[in-house]
Amino acid sequence: MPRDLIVLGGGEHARVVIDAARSRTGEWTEVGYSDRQPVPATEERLGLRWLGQDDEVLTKYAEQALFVLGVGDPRRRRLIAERHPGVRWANVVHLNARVSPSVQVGHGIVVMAGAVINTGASIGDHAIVNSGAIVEHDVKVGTLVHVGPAVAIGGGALIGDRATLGLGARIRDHVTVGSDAVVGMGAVVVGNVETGDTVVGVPARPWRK
Ligand SMILES: CC(=O)SCCNC(=O)CCNC(=O)[C@H](O)C(C)(C)COP(=O)(O)OP(=O)(O)OC[C@H]1O[C@@H](n2cnc3c(N)ncnc32)[C@H](O)[C@@H]1OP(=O)(O)O
Repeated sequence: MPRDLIVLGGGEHARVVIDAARSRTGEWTEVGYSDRQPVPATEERLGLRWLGQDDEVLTKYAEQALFVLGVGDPRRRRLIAERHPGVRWANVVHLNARVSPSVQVGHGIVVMAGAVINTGASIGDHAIVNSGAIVEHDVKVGTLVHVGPAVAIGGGALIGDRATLGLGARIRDHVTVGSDAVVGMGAVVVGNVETGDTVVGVPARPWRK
């Protein structure tokens, strides 16, 4: 029986979330998306209906639908998730992602096409595992983490809450990336990354403007 799905946010990230949901024929009935105003690209390309602003939509459809964050901006993602703790969140996993049955998942996660999440890993609430990313065995991904497209995380690594791993970054097995850290595109992380630090390069080093 398909369940009703509403995407909070209607921009570019939301469109990829919607694609992932649509890959699972029969799992979801799309109700629409919320945003400050209608997003023409989303309506025209995907034919999805604008329902109103986040707060009114969350209230109106609380009993009927499951929700998922379709917002890419990390601060806004956190704000929405923390402001609405009682929401019934959906997990949206693209049909062409490979998620081991032993993976522990929180709520509100999205896993895009081509991602692989191996045995013993865990994925925190509202985390994004983006297209083609590899999360190896026993990795712990915290809440609201963004594992960017084509990132590879080696076995047993810990990724702290709200960390962002940029496009194609490589994270050595068993290292810790601290909460709120940012790993730049293409970085190769060979040791622990401090909480809140930004690192770039090969090997990755703290980045200062
Ligand atoms: C589906 C999707 O598309 S998901 C989108 C995923 N997006 C990403 O992965 C982007 C991740 N972001 C990055 O890697 C960023 O470049 C950051 C966070 C490291 C820095 O961002 P900004 O502060 O905007 O840096 P900015 O682009 O102004 O560049 C500043 C300098 O750093 C350099 N730089 C920027 N990013 C990197 C990087 N990843 N590695 C090495 N050097 C870098 C630039 O060349 C520039 O050098 P210069 O001053 O000598 O010219």
